[in-house]
Amino acid sequence: MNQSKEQRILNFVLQNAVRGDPCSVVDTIDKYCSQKEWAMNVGDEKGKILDKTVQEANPSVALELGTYCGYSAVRISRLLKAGARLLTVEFNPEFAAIAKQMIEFAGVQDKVKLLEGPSEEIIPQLKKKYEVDTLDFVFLDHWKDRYTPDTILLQECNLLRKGSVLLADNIIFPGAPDFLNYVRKSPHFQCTNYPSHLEYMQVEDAMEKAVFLG
Ligand SMILES: O=c1[nH]cnc2c(O)c(F)c(-c3ccc(F)cc3)c(-c3ccc(F)cc3)c12
Ligand SMILES: [Mg+2]
Repeated sequence: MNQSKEQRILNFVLQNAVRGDPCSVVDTIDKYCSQKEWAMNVGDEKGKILDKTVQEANPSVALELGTYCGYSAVRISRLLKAGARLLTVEFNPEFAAIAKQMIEFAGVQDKVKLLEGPSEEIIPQLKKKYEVDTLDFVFLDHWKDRYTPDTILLQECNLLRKGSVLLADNIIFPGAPDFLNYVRKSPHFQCTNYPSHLEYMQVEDAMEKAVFLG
């Protein structure tokens, strides 16, 4: 049975990165995906925007929607302070299995909890089942049509507090126009746009930061 692209990415990391070194895992995935096979990791250019936003928020509890191979889970968790944690949600079981191994190889498994299932099912469980009070940071990088309903669901579940930071990938390509409309028109969010490029390509993309105002 021939391997998936995601399995090839993981194998390349296992053979070329340094176990327990998150930076080397991130760099090795970027090397593979820029030189061998494109894949939908947030990448290094948008990754630097993600880094700055995470460092500014300095979250105790962060949520990622869309784990994929674990690239941004490793990228985010390497910046978390002692005791802080990242919950990352992936509905595709093949991707989740790859990400679990990626997270363990990077040595960040104590900071990251991988939750397998659809975001619309997991978000309402965060308080009771995963002992979350409120979320300090949310990275939206799953399916563009879920950005808006999940942002509404986070509010309905009382998971956002004044100052909670949402950061959304792929605002231009493939685009999330309804999400942009929603957060930019809402009096409950203060928005900032970060122009960038599609991972590993010279195609325009952008990220949008939306800070919840309460
Ligand atoms: O789905 C995604 N989730 C998160 N991040 C993504 C991302 O960062 C991307 F760059 C793409 C992308 C964009 C352009 C392209 F040509 C292929 C894939 C996708 C995506 C879009 C449409 C699909 F049918 C499949 C994947 C995603
Ligand atoms: Mg993306």
